[in-house]
Amino acid sequence: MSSLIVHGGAPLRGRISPSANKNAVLPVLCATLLTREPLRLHGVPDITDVRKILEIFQALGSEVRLDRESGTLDLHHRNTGFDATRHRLPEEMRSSIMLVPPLLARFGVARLEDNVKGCTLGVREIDPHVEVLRHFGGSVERTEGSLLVRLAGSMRPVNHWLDYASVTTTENFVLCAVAAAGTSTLTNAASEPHVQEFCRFMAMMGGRIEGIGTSKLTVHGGAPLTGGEFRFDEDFHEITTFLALGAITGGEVQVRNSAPGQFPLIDRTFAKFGVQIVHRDGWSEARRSGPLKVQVPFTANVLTKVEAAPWPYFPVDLLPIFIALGVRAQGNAMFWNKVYDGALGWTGELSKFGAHVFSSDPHRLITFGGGPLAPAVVESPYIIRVAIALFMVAASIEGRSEIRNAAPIRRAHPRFVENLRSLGVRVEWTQDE
Ligand SMILES: CC(=O)N[C@H]1[C@@H](OP(=O)(O)OP(=O)(O)OC[C@H]2O[C@@H](n3ccc(=O)[nH]c3=O)[C@H](O)[C@@H]2O)O[C@H](CO)[C@@H](O)[C@@H]1O
Ligand SMILES: C=C(OP(=O)(O)O)C(=O)O
Repeated sequence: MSSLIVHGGAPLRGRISPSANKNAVLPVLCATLLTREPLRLHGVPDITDVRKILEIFQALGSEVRLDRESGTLDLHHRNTGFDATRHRLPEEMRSSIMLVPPLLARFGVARLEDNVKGCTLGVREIDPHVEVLRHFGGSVERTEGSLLVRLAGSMRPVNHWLDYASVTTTENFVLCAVAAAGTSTLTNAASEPHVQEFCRFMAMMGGRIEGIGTSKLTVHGGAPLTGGEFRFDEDFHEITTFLALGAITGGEVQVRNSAPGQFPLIDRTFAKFGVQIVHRDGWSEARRSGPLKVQVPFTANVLTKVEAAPWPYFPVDLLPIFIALGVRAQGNAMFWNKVYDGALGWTGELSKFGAHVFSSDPHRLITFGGGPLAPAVVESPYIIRVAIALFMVAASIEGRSEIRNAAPIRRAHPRFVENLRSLGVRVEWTQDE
């Protein structure tokens, strides 16, 4: 188990250049299997999920060359083969599920391990994926510990309406639709910035997609996909994380941000805790005058609330980051996770710091913030953003704290500790037995 040891209490100061968004990079990597031509990707982060995907590509015989320093990745899937009895898709990461359509389109078969659940946020449904795969002509059967998916012939175009705007199901739909000759449509599509970025990559490879960024996607499929070059955008999760770290420690952190247009709701959410975000000349900064304080609503008898749901709502993966601000801010706030039913179980750990939180049901949490907190040893579940939230609270408290099982951070944030040190944090990884 890897733990983070932090000596907190110092305000963070400095500048951060954010990395790419794991949830854009991973579907893009999966999509590369659809072309036999060479590809060059820029800004690929050195994170554990990326390593796992590149390892499977190498096992399949693809040519993979990553310069970890610059983040330039050369990929060529020309001598690639897949054997469903031998090859295992990476486990403990949700994105493996997006390897299925390219494997189906190329080899007519894919095997999906049961443990592709990713963060332990509650149920991670696979039925919407199964529906999409079947709709496009695949057959799905349960085998010991995995699902075996087969495709006889080619994918056929479909019109599909999702039960809910699922990120990876939308991406899987697009992966199937570009391979299916003809026009397919998806209603109730997800539109997160990473979904949009993934669609732009598909367009770069020659996929014809209309409606990117909306809840209805139209894909004209069947044309062969080409190679090419693509540069990843900055990760809005990482930008928000470092802005929040600046705010919670009362420091001055500037984060490069080329897409402030994605931030109005995130900015308003910061403002609910007394933090102003200033975007200027390609950089963003969190400012606060005085202590963190929950804004009091004009409506009588309601709590200030943060409601997380599919984009363009407040992004659900950022909720823990703002719960950390909530426990430090004077006043009471409600956090409402409208997506996952098991994503708030960790919040009991906050009481080890002396924080007062109340979970009113599996989806809602109230913070009674602003009280004195003490350093603590806490344990993170297998949830990337929760390890970060616990770290944020620890970094804001004077003294030595330990975040046990913080390794999930490495799934999404390269050089996390190095970045923190550059901002003046005393922090290190430990490797326990
Ligand atoms: C690799 C990747 O991109 N992972 C992200 C992706 O996961 P993923 O694509 O797995 O998440 P989904 O969008 O499918 O939603 C996750 C779960 O939430 C529930 N649900 C979701 C929306 C809804 O309107 N109703 C509903 O019930 C379902 O149980 C579903 O299984 O999107 C999630 C939601 O933004 C993020 O947390 C994950 O970081
Ligand atoms: C929940 C996340 O990822 P995954 O879906 O891969 O578990 C996340 O990125 O916060």
